[in-house]
Amino acid sequence: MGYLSCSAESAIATCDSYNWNLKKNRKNHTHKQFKIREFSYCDLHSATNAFSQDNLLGKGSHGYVYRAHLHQCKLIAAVKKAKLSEPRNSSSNSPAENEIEILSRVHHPRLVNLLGYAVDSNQNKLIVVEFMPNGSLYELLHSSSKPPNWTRRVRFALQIARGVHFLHSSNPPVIHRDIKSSNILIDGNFNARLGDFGLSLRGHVEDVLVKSTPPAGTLGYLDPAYLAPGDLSTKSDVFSFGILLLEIISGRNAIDVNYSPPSVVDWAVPLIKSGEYTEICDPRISSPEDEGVLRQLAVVAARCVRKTATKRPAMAEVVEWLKLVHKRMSSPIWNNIGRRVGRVRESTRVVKYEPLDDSMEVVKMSRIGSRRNRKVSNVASAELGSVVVGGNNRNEEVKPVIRSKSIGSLGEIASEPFDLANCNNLTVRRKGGLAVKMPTVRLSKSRSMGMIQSSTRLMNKNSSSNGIVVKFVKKPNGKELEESKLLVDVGKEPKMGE
Ligand SMILES: Nc1ncnc2c1ncn2[C@@H]1O[C@H](COP(=O)(O)OP(=O)(O)OP(=O)(O)O)[C@@H](O)[C@H]1O
Repeated sequence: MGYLSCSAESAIATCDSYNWNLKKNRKNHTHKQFKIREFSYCDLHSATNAFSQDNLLGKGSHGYVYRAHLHQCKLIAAVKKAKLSEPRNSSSNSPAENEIEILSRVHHPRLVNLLGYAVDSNQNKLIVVEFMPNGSLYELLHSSSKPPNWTRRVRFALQIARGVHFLHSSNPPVIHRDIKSSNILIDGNFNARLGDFGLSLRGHVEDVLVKSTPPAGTLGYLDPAYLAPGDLSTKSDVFSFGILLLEIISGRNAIDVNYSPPSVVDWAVPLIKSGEYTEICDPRISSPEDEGVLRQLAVVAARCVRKTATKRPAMAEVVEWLKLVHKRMSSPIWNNIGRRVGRVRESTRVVKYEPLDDSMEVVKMSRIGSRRNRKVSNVASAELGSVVVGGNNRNEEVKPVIRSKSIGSLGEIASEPFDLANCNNLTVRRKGGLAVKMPTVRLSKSRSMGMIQSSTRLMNKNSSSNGIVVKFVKKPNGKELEESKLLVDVGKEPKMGE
């Protein structure tokens, strides 16, 4: 492994931790040599009060995370400890070893950086990373009583995009493979950082390691085009980032049976394509004053989740677009101009019709996914296959939402097919108090959310040569309802400068 070692003090001093005021070191961080430290297991044992429950920050699929008070409490760090039951496979790296291997080579303010590691008596590695005192983006979006406002959401989106772009532009590139809201942690300055590199791969796509590592990721965020090792590229991260962006915009989970359709892509993309941006907006906060912000964010997200990997943008483009959205959001002058232009556009309906492409085939005209009928039930609690019902890890009120867990390999995925048709009955309550039988979706690990087919599909019979989209939807009486509608082609550059 390529760890750098050094004396304890210098190692700590070069790390941008929660406690240490090292702002002067922040510039040129990407080029700076950073060092990590080997801690003794005993130090970590006492710093976490023998890995006590009081210091437990959270649980992941691979282990537990503890708060550690190091150096007479001058440094607070987070220590990741693998589950004891986790089998050791000597031929390949454990997630902890993989994370140490990768994080010892990259360092960036938008990442949860490595401080060091320790080895226990069974030769298992413990990871010591920067402590993130404000929890995860998952908790902020889904369990917080004060959901983040638009300024904060756009800022988070841009910060995460920057972190992912940094990884992709490293040499060799790092593909994270597990971008999701629970892996975005919030630091002491309320900045978003990308963490959990247990599944990450460092290398070029043609490298043996990359070519021989089975697909992995988290259901709901996993790229549907990533079915075999050879399919992996940075565009798989772009897909997961797109899902995360939809989650940031809508405040809903990547897969959520309280919505119809449960997959955020099947639900949001048709609405984005038909220009119904406010329908995907988180109902707990009012839509942004400048609707252009929402439109631009939504279009970027829709482009990232395109089915064909090569048609997705690179993270460099995503960063540029999000910078413009952020600028628009934070500059009142820009904002006003944007709003005025928006009003003119609205009244004159200047529209560029674009021909349909492959990404348009799931467009639906029915309003199944709209906010109006999106809450179909209040599911008190449910366990969907191996996808665990979430709650946060900080003893706050537990919210009955479905929480996605990382999955390790395609073998594992393929053994449990995802099948919406495979339903049991579950009694749920509607608002009016009437108990109704709802199907329990046996959500298992075979297919990512991007591959879940929505229950009804638009019969997209025709897109005429002039590009005006004519869509046919079956009415209940079997007749076809023809409707032509304004669509946004997510395959085109979003017009960020408008
Ligand atoms: N550096 C950190 N600082 C503070 N809390 C952390 C830190 N790292 C992780 N946590 C907390 O511990 C929880 C578990 O993290 P972990 O990365 O092990 O798993 P996960 O990402 O939630 O799930 P999975 O292992 O399935 O990806 C996180 O959700 C977060 O609340």
